[in-house]
Amino acid sequence: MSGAMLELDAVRRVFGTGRGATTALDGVSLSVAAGELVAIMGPSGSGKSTLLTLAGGLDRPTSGGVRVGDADLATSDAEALARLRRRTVGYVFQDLNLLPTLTAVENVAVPLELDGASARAARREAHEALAAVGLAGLADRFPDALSGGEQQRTAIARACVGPRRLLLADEPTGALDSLAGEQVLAVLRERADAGLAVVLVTHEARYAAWADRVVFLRDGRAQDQAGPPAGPETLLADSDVTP
Ligand SMILES: Nc1ncnc2c1ncn2[C@@H]1O[C@H](COP(=O)(O)OP(=O)(O)OP(=O)(O)O)[C@@H](O)[C@H]1O
Repeated sequence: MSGAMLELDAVRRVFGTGRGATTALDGVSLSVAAGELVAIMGPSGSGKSTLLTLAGGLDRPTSGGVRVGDADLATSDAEALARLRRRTVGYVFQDLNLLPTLTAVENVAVPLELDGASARAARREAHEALAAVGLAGLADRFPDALSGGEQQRTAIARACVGPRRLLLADEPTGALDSLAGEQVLAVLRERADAGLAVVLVTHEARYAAWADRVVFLRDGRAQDQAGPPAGPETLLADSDVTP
């Protein structure tokens, strides 16, 4: 697909060798355009986190291609990969996203300052990013004075600042109740609508329902579903996850 922000082409990732080898991904192809929110679902061990780490340049495939924008990750050197992770790709995980000794706005400013922005410019942009996730009034709070959902929205703001174009979220709602989880999904949806390519790993069909598309992984292979998910029953029928 032309104009894809993320493109995986027949990606295989095998951990270990010989009889102890595990094939985590077995020929997965996936294309995510700017403005698109794609959910990745599948049973435990089906390769979801492996897919995200490859997409973010944190790991390399055993074979197959990974492209992020114009960058071919297979041929990028360590410095180019580091630059990609600093500028182009943002990550949000289930927890441990924020530095506890920094306020929300300081946390969001970190990647901008690491990338050479002045403290003043970084702070201004961090305030805008927090406002975009509905947290303008909480900028000066430390993480332990924020709810779990507010912490995750702060983490999303940090993952989106600067010139980032691809947002990778690995179970960002895992530790949240359903209301806070829905708010996190609303923010991810907005970020996609604002032009980012967003890949979300989730076990929960109700969160996948925010996506444009759901890709279901099983034993390292992808089943691509066209269009938005038909409903939780359809997704869970072929899965061993509990809702
Ligand atoms: N560094 C590693 N070394 C060896 N095997 C690994 C490594 N990382 C992942 N695996 C294996 O690859 C397979 C896919 O793992 P992965 O973490 O991608 O699954 P997942 O779908 O994210 O699972 P979960 O939903 O439980 O987080 C599993 O069998 C796992 O044990």
